[in-house]
Amino acid sequence: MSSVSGRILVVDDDAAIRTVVREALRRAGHVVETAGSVADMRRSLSSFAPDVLVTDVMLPDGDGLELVPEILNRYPGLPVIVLSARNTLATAVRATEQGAFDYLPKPFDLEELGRAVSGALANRVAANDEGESERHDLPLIGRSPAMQAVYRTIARVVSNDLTVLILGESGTGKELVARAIHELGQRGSKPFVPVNMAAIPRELIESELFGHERGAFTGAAQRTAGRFEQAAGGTLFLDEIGDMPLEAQTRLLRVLQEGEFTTVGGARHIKADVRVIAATNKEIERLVAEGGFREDLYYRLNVVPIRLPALRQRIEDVGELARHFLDRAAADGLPRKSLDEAAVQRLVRHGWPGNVRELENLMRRLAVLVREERIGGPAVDVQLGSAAAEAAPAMEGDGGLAGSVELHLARYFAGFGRDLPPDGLYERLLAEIEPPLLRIAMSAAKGNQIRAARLLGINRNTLRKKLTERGIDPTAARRG
Ligand SMILES: Nc1ncnc2c1ncn2[C@@H]1O[C@H](COP(=O)(O)OP(=O)(O)OP(=O)(O)O)[C@@H](O)[C@H]1O
Repeated sequence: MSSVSGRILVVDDDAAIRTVVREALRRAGHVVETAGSVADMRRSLSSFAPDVLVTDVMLPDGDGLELVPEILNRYPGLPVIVLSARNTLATAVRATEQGAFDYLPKPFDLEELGRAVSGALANRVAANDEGESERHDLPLIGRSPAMQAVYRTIARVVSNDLTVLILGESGTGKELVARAIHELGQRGSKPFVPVNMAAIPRELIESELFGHERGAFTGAAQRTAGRFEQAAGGTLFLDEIGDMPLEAQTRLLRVLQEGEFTTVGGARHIKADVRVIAATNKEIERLVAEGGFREDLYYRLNVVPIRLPALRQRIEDVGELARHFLDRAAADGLPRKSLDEAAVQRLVRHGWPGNVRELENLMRRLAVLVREERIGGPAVDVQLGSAAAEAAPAMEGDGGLAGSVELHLARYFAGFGRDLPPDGLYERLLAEIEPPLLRIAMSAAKGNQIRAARLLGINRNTLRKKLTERGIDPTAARRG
């Protein structure tokens, strides 16, 4: 981390925050002055002449974010770090649009602020004094810290053409994020062209992407433009990139390096004026290690990675998302419904293996199936019961065991709402898990302790000790 120190002005109406931030920044070697209002901020800007301004949005006599363009007009190049408790994608994007250097959602941690300040000092940028504020509808819902991190990255890539790689389980919103980046950027009025690598026969992928000339292969009756050409000026979204065949990967890499491509069977060079956003729900690093994905292409695509959290990792967003989907269902002509508190609690306890898509489908189903205007807990239980049965196969196979443990843990934590479960979790978990594990292993080995020990991967003496500790009768499995 850079050790540049500088003069920092901290503006917040909360005296406690001012003190804590001031002390932390002083400890890091900076000279700090604080202000509690817009009026004080203006005075300090001229008398103290800071190198970096850190300001809250909601100040007693104005909006810190609205002031950014005016401040940059007077103090071109001054990096402004905006703190906000209004944690939506709209705020993150507006902060960037107004020319803020960085945006930190509240509550922030001091180390993070320290890093932002060092970054601002190390990287003083030319003033960006044009802040247009007209914006499209911003479709991403969720205020959890995990989504805040996503919004901050989105805000940083909308004004450039960097290649973005979106990672996340199925149904976490990868395509929605790709669309948001496209729509918010300069290419927003041009086409957004999604291509799903898993949905196209392997042998047709190259002609699908780059187009083909008449007669390039059997059945190519005329020249056809590929997706790169269709997306000209706009964004090409390469979904399920992990399923792209190696030959097509080689061709894609060349296009990304050279900025132009040739059609299949053609000699003409066509300029590739597109922003590329790729996505995958696979462990792409593992694919690279196993030789299924070119490493050089991976680095080329992974310029800015965005990792989308699974819904169980941002369970606090479930209520807001559920209401959003009910509103959407109503806007689509389905009956208008609301959720009672018990229903929300049930949703929070579910593990959501199908992520946001599963929640969206469930809400549409509830909107249609529940007769009352207000959806209660039992109705959610009934529908989740059948949803859980549908989702079960996804938990099997590779990683299924770890997946279901994570799911149960997520549910357990969610049951405590905003609080944490009591301390000593590790021991309690072992006490919960060990007895059934020992019983199942013993029963699978038909009471043979050597076999059961091997199945568990522990030695026989350890097994015997554990059976005694947990009060399990080693002969029960033989009898049962
Ligand atoms: N944060 C969000 N706010 C609102 N809606 C969302 C959000 N995330 C996802 N959705 C909705 O959930 C559904 C699934 O999202 P999307 O298709 O973008 O997921 P995906 O990760 O691309 O899935 P897959 O990997 O299966 O292609 C869509 O209808 C999308 O609108």
